[in-house]
Amino acid sequence: MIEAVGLTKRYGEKTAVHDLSFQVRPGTVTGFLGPNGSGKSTTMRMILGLDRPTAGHVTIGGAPYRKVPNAPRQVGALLDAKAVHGGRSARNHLLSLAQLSGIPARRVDEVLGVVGLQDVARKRSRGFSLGMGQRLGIAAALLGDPPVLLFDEPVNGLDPEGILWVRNLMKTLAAEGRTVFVSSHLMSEMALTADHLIVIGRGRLLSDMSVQEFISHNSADFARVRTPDTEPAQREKLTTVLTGAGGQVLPEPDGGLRVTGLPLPRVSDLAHEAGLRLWELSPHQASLEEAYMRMTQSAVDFRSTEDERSGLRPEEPEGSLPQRQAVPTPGAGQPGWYAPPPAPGRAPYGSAQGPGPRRRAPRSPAGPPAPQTPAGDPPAPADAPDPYAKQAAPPLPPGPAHRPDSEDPR
Ligand SMILES: Nc1ncnc2c1ncn2[C@@H]1O[C@H](COP(=O)(O)OP(=O)(O)OP(=O)(O)O)[C@@H](O)[C@H]1O
Repeated sequence: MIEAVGLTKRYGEKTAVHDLSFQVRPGTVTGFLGPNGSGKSTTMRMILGLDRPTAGHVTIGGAPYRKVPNAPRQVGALLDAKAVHGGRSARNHLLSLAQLSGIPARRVDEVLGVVGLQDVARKRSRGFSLGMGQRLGIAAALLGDPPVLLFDEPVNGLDPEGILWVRNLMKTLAAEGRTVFVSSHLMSEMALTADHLIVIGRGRLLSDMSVQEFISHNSADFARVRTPDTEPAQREKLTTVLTGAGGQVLPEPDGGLRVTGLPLPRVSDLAHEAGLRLWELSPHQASLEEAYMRMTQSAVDFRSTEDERSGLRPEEPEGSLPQRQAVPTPGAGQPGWYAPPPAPGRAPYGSAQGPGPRRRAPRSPAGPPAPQTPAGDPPAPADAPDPYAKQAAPPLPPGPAHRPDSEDPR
């Protein structure tokens, strides 16, 4: 198990990670979600002893990484797939890592097969595509057959087949009882891969719960209702009626209205009583992606500036508010009908203001994949190279054979 307690990292004025406490348990895939710059890599680096916390601590199996006995066999990590000597072949890269940790050469060939790089094993990694580099990084993480695995954005650069393969690999590793901690900025990907989610924004913990809980907490129901397009006054009247009855109303781009806080039959009755005709009244559920964006929107470091040039922005529907306004969430967290995450960039009627674009502090390159000596810190005590105990490779799903023809001309 990985346990962080009050974990904090400051770089000068910048607080990259703020008072983070969480546990990552064995036997499950734990997704580590957050927008760009939210502190995921910094947290992973601290877990791996590559960065020293300013405050708090983090342990793996009860000990800080640098005190974990035989760490390369206990903890595998993919932090930066590009942290590879480009002049070395994939096989030689893995062989050198294996030799440092007393892992036999045959394990190198096993993991090359697992990640589907066996056909390009003797090619120099300099010519590898992003996806091939990710596979090589994953092979390095698996090398010591460790019970604890960390992957920082492992699906970056992978094609759909590769993404599916990584997803299944993570699940298989967790099903074998391993602790699997995988970062991503994609909610949609984590919803399919992870059992548990830890969400951070600006270095702070925003959510720590199972995927099931996250779905039931955040996928609120709402109704879509539409009056005849030919009669805009009806839309305005319906908005007034629904708001007056305690509903929250958001304009939709197609001229419809998104209604929360009122059950479907009540919306129908209110429209009928007001003498309004409806062209549509339908039940919906907000997507997880929307919920995640709403949760993290005030913690996003990088946001596009608006481009006001005519023709580059779609017309706002009549009656809607300008984009990028604050999105309060009335009733959020209550059971039943409550405000769902508004469509990104939209706000309920009556709300105002919003965060502007923000700048990011310069960052240093991420660290190399474990097993490696922590960068910038005193080296960890050398692990005694003990005999490689396992005779058989772990029963991992086979990686799809890689097609070298379009990837590496050598
Ligand atoms: N060595 C450093 N010096 C100064 N600031 C840093 C350093 N490393 C990270 N930061 C800052 O800390 C914040 C968190 O960065 P981090 O790389 O951990 O985020 P992240 O969630 O992994 O982002 P991404 O998804 O873009 O990789 C950022 O604002 C970043 O600029």
